[in-house]
Amino acid sequence: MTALLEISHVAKRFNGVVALDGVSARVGRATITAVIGPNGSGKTSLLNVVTGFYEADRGSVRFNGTEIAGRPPHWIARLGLARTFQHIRLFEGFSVFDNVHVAAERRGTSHARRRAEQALEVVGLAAVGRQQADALPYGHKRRLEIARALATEPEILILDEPAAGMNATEKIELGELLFTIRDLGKTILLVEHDMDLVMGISDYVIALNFGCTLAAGAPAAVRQDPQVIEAYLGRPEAADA
Ligand SMILES: Nc1ncnc2c1ncn2[C@@H]1O[C@H](COP(=O)(O)OP(=O)(O)OP(=O)(O)O)[C@@H](O)[C@H]1O
Repeated sequence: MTALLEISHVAKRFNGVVALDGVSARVGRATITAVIGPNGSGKTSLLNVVTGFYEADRGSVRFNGTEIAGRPPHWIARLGLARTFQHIRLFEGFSVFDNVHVAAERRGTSHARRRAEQALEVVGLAAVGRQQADALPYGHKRRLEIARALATEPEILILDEPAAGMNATEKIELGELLFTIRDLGKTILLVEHDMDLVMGISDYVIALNFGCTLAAGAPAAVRQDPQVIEAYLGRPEAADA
């Protein structure tokens, strides 16, 4: 079966700095796929190319068979890709519900309220819809971001470091939420530094280094790959990430 997302030979540089050096990867439908790698290895750049925030210098990105490389973010989003960012981007002064409702309306105003309610239900925030977003605990703000993405009814959810700043309990709950979302038939592509989370939830792991794919496969295989261990997992600073 063809992959939902097919990334082929994608390269991107910034004034001589190579961010991506010919990355190829496939993301299967209704899977959780994680992109790992040391700082600066190109993980966020890859998400930015896929979602149209960066234009690749070369290479192709196909979503459901449609070429999306070089298209603007809103065009790509309309096809069914939704993303969250490394840093929380909420409308802090809005209620929890309104944050999601605004996102739901991007898909069209018809049934937007229902889409917003359903998204809040999935992430477990339906009971606090009237609260102001900035009053939420940190882990719930991160969930709210996921709800905003879900409210556009994407086929694929793209998450940039969703566990950043979370405590151990929040990370476990996030893992459970991502399983729930995958089991609803959605595809999840995430960049994440927390190796326990990545290895615990992913169906497939792609390891980058210096903008190249070092290894890709099942979590257990990638974790044992000597090149991955040397480039990333074996480094002392990665151990506390
Ligand atoms: N907009 C940009 N302008 C200039 N250089 C950039 C830009 N975006 C990324 N880069 C460079 O591309 C390389 C890859 O960066 P990227 O943010 O994709 O790595 P990363 O793996 O996501 O890192 P981290 O784990 O620290 O978030 C780095 O050298 C970075 O400085």
